[in-house]
Amino acid sequence: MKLGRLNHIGVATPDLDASIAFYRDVMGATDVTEPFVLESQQVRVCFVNTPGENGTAGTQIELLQPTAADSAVGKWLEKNPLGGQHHICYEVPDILEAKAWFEKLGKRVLGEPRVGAHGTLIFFVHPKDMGGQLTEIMETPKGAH
Ligand SMILES: CC[C@H](C(=O)O)C(=O)SCCNC(=O)CCNC(=O)[C@H](O)C(C)(C)COP(=O)(O)OP(=O)(O)OC[C@H]1O[C@@H](n2cnc3c(N)ncnc32)[C@H](O)[C@@H]1OP(=O)(O)O
Ligand SMILES: [Co+2]
Repeated sequence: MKLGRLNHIGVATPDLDASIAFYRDVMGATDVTEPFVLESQQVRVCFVNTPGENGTAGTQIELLQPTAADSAVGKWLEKNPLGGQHHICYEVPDILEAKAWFEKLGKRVLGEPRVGAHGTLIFFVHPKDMGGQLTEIMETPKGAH
C-alpha cells in the first residue's frame, strides 16, 4: 500500500457552532465550509480548510457533531465530553488494494468501502489495531493534486 497525503483530522465536538467560532476567532481560520448533516454517519459536519503551500490544498479539520447520542461520535463524546481529535484520514491511490492490505495484516476494516463526506470511497480501521488511532482511509479524489 502507498501512503498518500493526510486528508483531514476528524475532530468531535458537542457544539459545532461554538467550534466554528473557536477556529475563526482563536485560530484565525478564514476558510470554513457551511455545515451539513450526513445522516448515514449521524453527524453534522463542516471543514476548516488550512492553507497549503504554493497554492496546493492544505489539510482539513473535519468538525463533527453527533446528531444522535447512540452513534459513533456520540458514544465517543460520552467518554470525551469536551470533544477533541476523533480520527485521522489518509489518502490512498487504490481503496480496494488498501482494504486488502489491512485485512492481510489482520486489522479490522470496519464495513465495506462507502462514499464519505468528500464524495470518494472510504473505510475505517479499528483503533485497537492501529495503536489506539481510529484511522480513516480515503481514495484520492480523481484529478486531485
Ligand atoms: C463526516 C463523515 C465522515 C465519513 O464517514 O465520511 C466521518 O469521518 S464520520 C466519523 C464517525 N464514523 C466513524 O467513526 C465510523 C467508524 N467508527 C466505528 O465504527 C466505531 O466508532 C468503533 C468501531 C471504532 C467503536 O465503536 P464501538 O461501538 O465499539 O464503541 P466503544 O465505545 O465500545 O469502543 C470500543 C473501544 O474503541 C475505543 N474507541 C472508540 N472510538 C475511538 C476513537 N475514535 N479513537 C480511539 N479509540 C476509540 C473505545 O475507547 C473502546 O476502547 P476501550 O479500551 O474498550 O474502552
Ligand atoms: Co473523516
